Amino acid sequence: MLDPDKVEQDSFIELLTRTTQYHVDFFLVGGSLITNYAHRQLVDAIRQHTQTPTILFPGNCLHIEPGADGILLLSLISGRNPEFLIGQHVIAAPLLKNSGLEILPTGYMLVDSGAQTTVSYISNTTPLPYDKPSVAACTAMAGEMLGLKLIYLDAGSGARRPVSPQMIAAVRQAVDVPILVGGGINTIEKAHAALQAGADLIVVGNAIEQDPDFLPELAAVVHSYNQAPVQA
Ligand SMILES: CC(C)=CCC/C(C)=C/CC/C(C)=C/CC/C(C)=C/COP(=O)(O)OP(=O)(O)O
Ligand SMILES: O=P(O)(O)OC[C@@H](O)CO
Ligand SMILES: [Mg+2]
Repeated sequence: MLDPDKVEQDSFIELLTRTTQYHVDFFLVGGSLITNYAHRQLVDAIRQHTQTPTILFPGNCLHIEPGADGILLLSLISGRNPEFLIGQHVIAAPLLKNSGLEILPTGYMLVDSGAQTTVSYISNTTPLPYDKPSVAACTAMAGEMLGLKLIYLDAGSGARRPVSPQMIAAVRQAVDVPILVGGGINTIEKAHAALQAGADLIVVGNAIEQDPDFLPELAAVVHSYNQAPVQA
């Protein structure tokens, strides 16, 4: 995950260039609260330095950049704030329809991580309880039955503890759609645990920003899960 507020730093371009050597499937671009609206610059920089698809990860309808490849059209189904369930979507609909962006309808589920995150504060919603996998499973099930094509379990950027493997496994059992998991994945062990429990994609932001050397280690873990199983 890349933060548009950081695009002007030299280290950022260096990081982008490094990603081409490793296994990065997508860049998610966004934030709950953006201060410099550099989405366009960021998307251009990604195109200039890599061939990796760019998917918008918007906090609201001001964060739409038609130059990206696609957008996670998040509906915040863990919360009960109509603005983030459907309100922003109504405002954005005509713009999105003509944008040429691939629309990825996503059931976005915030999970409690022990401290309030920017996204729960900004969205004015209560995250799912950390230790209630069955609540998460039913929420994901409802999202899938409503037609959402992806489920995103997010402990929030910089979360103290990531979504538990128990919750990921319960959601994996409950739905067939791909599951994204993010927030607080800052060690190889946590990446393994999420993938082992059934995450199809892991989203990592802070850990790579803080230590770009984490990228090759992480890439190796993801790659090991993407290998075809050995035939008996
Ligand atoms: C209809 C459109 C275009 C958008 C809908 C947008 C919705 C429903 C958003 C859900 C709520 C929300 C505020 C999501 C933002 C998620 C996100 C990009 C989080 C990234 O982390 P930050 O919260 O920015 O963390 P930091 O404080 O660490 O920067
Ligand atoms: O920055 P981190 O903690 O890796 O979180 C990434 C993303 O899941 C936040 O929405
Ligand atoms: Mg942010």
